[in-house]
Amino acid sequence: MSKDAVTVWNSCLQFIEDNITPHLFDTWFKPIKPVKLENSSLSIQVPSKFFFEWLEEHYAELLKASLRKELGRNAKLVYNIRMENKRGNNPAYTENLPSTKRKKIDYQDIDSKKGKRPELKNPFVIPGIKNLKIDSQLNSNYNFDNFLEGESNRLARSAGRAIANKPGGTSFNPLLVFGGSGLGKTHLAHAIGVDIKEKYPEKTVLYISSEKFTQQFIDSVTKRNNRNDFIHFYQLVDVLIVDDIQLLSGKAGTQEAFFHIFNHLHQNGKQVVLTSDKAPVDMQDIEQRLLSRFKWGLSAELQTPDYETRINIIKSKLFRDGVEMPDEIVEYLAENVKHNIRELEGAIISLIAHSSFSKKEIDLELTERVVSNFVRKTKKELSIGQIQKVVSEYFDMDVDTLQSKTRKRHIVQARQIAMYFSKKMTKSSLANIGKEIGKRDHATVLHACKTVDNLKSTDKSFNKYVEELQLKLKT
Ligand SMILES: Nc1ncnc2c1ncn2[C@@H]1O[C@H](COP(=O)(O)OP(=O)(O)OP(=O)(O)O)[C@@H](O)[C@H]1O
Repeated sequence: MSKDAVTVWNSCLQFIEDNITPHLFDTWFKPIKPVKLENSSLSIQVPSKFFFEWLEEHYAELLKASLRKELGRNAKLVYNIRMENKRGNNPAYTENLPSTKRKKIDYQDIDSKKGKRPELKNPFVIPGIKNLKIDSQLNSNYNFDNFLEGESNRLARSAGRAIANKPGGTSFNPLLVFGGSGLGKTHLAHAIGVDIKEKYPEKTVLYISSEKFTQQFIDSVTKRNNRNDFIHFYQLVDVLIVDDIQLLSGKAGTQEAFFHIFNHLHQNGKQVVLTSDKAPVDMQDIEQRLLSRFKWGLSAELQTPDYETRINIIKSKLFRDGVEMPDEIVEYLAENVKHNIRELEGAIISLIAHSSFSKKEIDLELTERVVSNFVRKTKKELSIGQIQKVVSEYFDMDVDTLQSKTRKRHIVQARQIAMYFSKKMTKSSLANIGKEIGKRDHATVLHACKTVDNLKSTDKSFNKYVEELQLKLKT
């Protein structure tokens, strides 16, 4: 790199810095590296094609003015775009593009010369990039008005409201909402986004499931060779909501991309909202540096709703559907469908359907029948105590022995199997499982689960024990 290019670029930067906000300067100009200066033509390296487009679309005039100041009227700017090479381990390569003087960048022009089809610029198709217009992917049916408050969700709901009033401006960043299935994580995540959009229409809010995020990331690497664009795209949003973040487990590449996105957003005061079916301490195969970031803000649990909240939820659903039900039916439903609000909604829908098909009033008899069918179909959750009992009977020992501190191999293995099934078949946290099985810590339980997984695939007779126990526990 010639020194002149650096000097010229540094002077340009001073000019640019005086003309835009520090945040925009850091985002769009700090990552640029001067490469060479030939005659009056300065080459600069930018991290991706998307970055190049953004500069050209938003800062072409500013760049032109700063360059002219340094190099005179004939000043030219050439972009070196770092392209990642998806073929094998070949190093990244650069693509040179001249700065356009046109208003709009013509992809056909650039790409047709190489006989290539225009590339997708980011995970979503943004027609032109005049304004960052992104479909938020929010479902407006999930809002705060119909997310009923109760003891079980008060903390998470209040934190969500605070965030919606001041996205990025509270200490709840990130907000991690966690809890069991059907307890309202997705609903609350959407409600936060919907409320922000109402209060701050100009903010870019994006809801994404981590499955979709992972798929887009894989496509960006394998099909489109634009991993950097993928990352930059997400770094541009003001509020990022990622549902079921625990599904990034074991996906090292996606986690790394998310890490860069998260850091950028957090450093720039943008809001991140995450949901998960477990607390950070119980997440497996997620990098430590990400887990520690998840804990930076607030982790708020959604618990099983209490009776009163269940009554309120049922009444509110019935009211919205214009259906009336006697109080005793509502109470029966609330008493008997306790652990999952989705199941509670399912029971109400089945009940209404049964009554309209059979043209019968909704009475207690019909409700009992529908709920008993419904509840029978839902799996009964085993307790850790029951699991320990079945496992110790199977290995011919008592529960105290299974929990004891002994290092005898067959007892250690029985204990590890009990921990493994407790993790698999209950919703308890690793910490809780450890506590109940002989006062161990969560790391011991995690180690036990991994050991059982390993032994299952390497030791045939061990695998047979596990399979037989699984059958016993399921019946
Ligand atoms: N507090 C609440 N008030 C009203 N409805 C609720 C509440 N909590 C959950 N629900 C309803 O329960 C259903 C399930 O909620 P949601 O899909 O958000 O659960 P989840 O925790 O994301 O579940 P999963 O982990 O299985 O995806 C939704 O229809 C939602 O509207």
